[in-house]
Amino acid sequence: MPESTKNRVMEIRAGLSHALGAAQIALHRAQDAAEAAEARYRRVTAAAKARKRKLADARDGRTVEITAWHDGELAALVGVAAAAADRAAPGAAGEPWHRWEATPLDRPAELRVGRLILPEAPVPARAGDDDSGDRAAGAWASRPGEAAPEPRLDDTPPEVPALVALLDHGHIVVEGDDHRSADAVVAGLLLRALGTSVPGAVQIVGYDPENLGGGLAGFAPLAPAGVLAFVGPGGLDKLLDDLVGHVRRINETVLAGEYSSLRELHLATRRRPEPWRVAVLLGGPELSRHERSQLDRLLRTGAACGVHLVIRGLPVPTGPGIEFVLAAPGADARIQSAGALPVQLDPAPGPSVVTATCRRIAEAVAAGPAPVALDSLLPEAGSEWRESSATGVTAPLGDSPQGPRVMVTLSDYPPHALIAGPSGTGKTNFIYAWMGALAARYSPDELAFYLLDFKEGVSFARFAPGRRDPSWLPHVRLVGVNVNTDREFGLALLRFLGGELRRRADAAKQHEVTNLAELRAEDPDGSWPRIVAVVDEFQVLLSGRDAVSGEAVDLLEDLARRGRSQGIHLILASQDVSGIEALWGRPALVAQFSLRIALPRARRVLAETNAAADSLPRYHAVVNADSGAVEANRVVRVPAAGDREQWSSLQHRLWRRRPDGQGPPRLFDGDVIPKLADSPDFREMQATESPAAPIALLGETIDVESRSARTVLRRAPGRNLAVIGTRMDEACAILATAGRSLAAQFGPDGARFSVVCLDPDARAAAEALHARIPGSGWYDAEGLNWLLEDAATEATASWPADRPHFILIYAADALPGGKAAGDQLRTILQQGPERRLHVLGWWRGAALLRESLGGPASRTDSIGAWVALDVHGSELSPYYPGQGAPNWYPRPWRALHFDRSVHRGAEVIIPYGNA
Ligand SMILES: Nc1ncnc2c1ncn2[C@@H]1O[C@H](COP(=O)(O)OP(=O)(O)OP(=O)(O)O)[C@@H](O)[C@H]1O
Repeated sequence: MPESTKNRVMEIRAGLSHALGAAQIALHRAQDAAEAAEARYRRVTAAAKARKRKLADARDGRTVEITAWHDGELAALVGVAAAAADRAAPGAAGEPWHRWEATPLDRPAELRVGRLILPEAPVPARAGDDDSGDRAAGAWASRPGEAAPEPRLDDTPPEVPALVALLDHGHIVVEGDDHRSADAVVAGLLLRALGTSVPGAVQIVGYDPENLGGGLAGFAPLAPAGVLAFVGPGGLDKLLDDLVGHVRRINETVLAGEYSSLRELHLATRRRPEPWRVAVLLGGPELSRHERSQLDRLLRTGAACGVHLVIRGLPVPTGPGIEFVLAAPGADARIQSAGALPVQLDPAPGPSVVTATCRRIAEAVAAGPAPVALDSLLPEAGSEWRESSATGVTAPLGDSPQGPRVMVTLSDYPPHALIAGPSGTGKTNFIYAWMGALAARYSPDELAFYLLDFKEGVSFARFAPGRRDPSWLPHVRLVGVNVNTDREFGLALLRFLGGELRRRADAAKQHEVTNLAELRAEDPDGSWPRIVAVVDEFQVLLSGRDAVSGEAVDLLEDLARRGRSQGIHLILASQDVSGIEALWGRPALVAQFSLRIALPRARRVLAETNAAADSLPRYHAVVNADSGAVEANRVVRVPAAGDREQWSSLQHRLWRRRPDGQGPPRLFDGDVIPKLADSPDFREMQATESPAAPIALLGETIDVESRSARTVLRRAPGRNLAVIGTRMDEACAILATAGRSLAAQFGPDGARFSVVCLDPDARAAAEALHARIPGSGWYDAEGLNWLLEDAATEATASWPADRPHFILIYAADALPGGKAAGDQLRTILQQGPERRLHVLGWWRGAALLRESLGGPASRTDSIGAWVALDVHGSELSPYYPGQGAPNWYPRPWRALHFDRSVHRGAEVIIPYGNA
């Protein structure tokens, strides 16, 4: 083989071996790469698996978390909804029946009819429960991860009540065939509406033509109190008309364009002047066109005026403010406002709860509203006495049910007031409240009160100082209490006011003015307060056809007519229709009393057709400044002024501000026996050498000023005094008064006093007088002849005595000594006074006195003055010259005094007590 071939083979071999080596290297590399790739593949696969696992775990964890959060949210929402429902329907509006009780709220609430059936809400687990513990705790949080609230300790989820809005909101229509559930809804709604409002604030009227009210039978206890009324089967038409009428009236007069609804009015003023009127319409025949349109009107406009309908069995279209309740058993019930959520309706309230609640409401309504305090009528403390009475006196008397205060004025018009109210309806309280409101506004320089109460009792005595309270109302100048038998005191007041009227009229004439306002302007320094004279039970003064009532009516008429322009105002009050009737016969007089005030059930004080007082609630009054015309009625709720504490605090406040030197009012109490020592006339008496006209006081006159009745024993014929009657105590009291007052005017030995006692029963009294008059002589049956003889001589002497001699004889009719003694006494009576010898004797009968004077035909002019006790007027005619018999019906501790030298008619007096 050639070399070259060999070389070539060798080269090829070398080439091949090189190629083989390279291929092997490449193979190894490839194999390495394959291994590395495989390893990577395995790694990646493992990592992917691990990641998948992790993701699945994460997903599962998150799912658990989300589920827990959802459950929590749902449960929380249930809680929130339940709490919101609690707020919307607190107390009696939402409590379930087993623990229900009436709880009046200050504003209307939504009312529960059942409960909403919500999608299953999870049960929150208790702390410490198994693995769901954390989840459950988280479940009540509002967001995952936020702090969880305390878990609830009971495991029932809160119930969410199904609520409907009625009062101040709208109407409710109950639909569905399940009568039982529907009845339960209606009864429940009514009870809740009643139980959430103040008694009387919800009034129900029921129209139940099919069951004749049976559907509302449980509520019957409300009927007597006027809280529930039934309308008969044919009454729907009228009922709807009435309700529409209410809506119209409330719109016009209560809301009056100022508010759009009673609810708004209440929010703005906190007053609720009208009740809610809930009409329950339970089916019936098809509505007439008129009824339909009235019903539609009410559905549209009623709620704003507190007129609400609860309807069953009448077709009602949907509309704003109308809630529909589908009554059905189990979970098939619905309420429209809850959409598709099923509702489980509550059962009906138990009959005992219904009855008991209705009874309590009826009782509360019958008892009337809680009283308002007197303070509500007063200006703020410190701002009293700021008003001027120049043109009149004005004060609030209380709030009207509509809200604003009712102000009442006495002025030129209306000048006088007539108040009527049967006993116990608060007439006296009304007067107190009015006086309090006036007294707080006008100072005593602006206003003066004269008060007279003919009722038994001491109702006005609180204005005068008493044993318990020494203060007085500074405006009060006179208080007469227990004057029911002392009508003369009423007359005295009218006479006094008549005098004041003349004084004012004269002053007005002098200043050439015509009324008080002008007089005050012309005479700014004068004292011209308005005078308000209050006479409670004034009919007592006018009763009887005697001189007292005759004069009283004349005086009243004059005062009523002319008092208006002179600032003298009369307030006459009476509980008795006859009192008002006593005035009715005097139309001119009645016409002056244009301010009329009627308390509940007062009759005849308003105009004949005005029946407003018949339906007045307790503690209310109709105030009418136009003689009782219906249009002028204003109803007022009168505050309680009878409360002593409240009254005292006002009186003390005003009393501390009283003008300097202003003393207490004159208090005339007909039940109190006056004392001589308190008599201003007695206190003023002073001993003088020898008064020419000695005065014998006899008793207290029944008069506005405290005055003593007197007889003057001057040197003149007839100046003797006879006390006539069998009542020893009074007779002795009068003689003692006469003796003590006479003695008070003489110095020692200035006069001679002889005390003669011929009745052993009167001895103690006679001796007491003898002891009180130093130097007086004492005579009884034994020593008397000497005195008579001496005195008869004295009486016939031709010269007048140097000093007077007063012979006080107790039981002068028992004179011993027969005719001689009788003649001597007559001589003394007839001739003594001219020689300053006067007899003050007590005869135990008018006829006995006549005998002492010489028998039936004898003259009586030696008895110039007398005081009669239990002697009838007719027996006194011989001693009552030229005037027939005095009008006198004896009464305890009162006497009739007549002095022919000064009197036109006899006067009633009150003997001073023996003290
Ligand atoms: N507005 C009121 N608020 C609270 N209580 C009142 C009110 N008015 C009257 N009363 C109470 O009613 C009772 C009767 O009142 P008052 O004495 O004023 O009646 P009256 O009509 O004058 O009766 P009478 O003529 O029999 O005395 C009293 O106990 C009084 O406190």
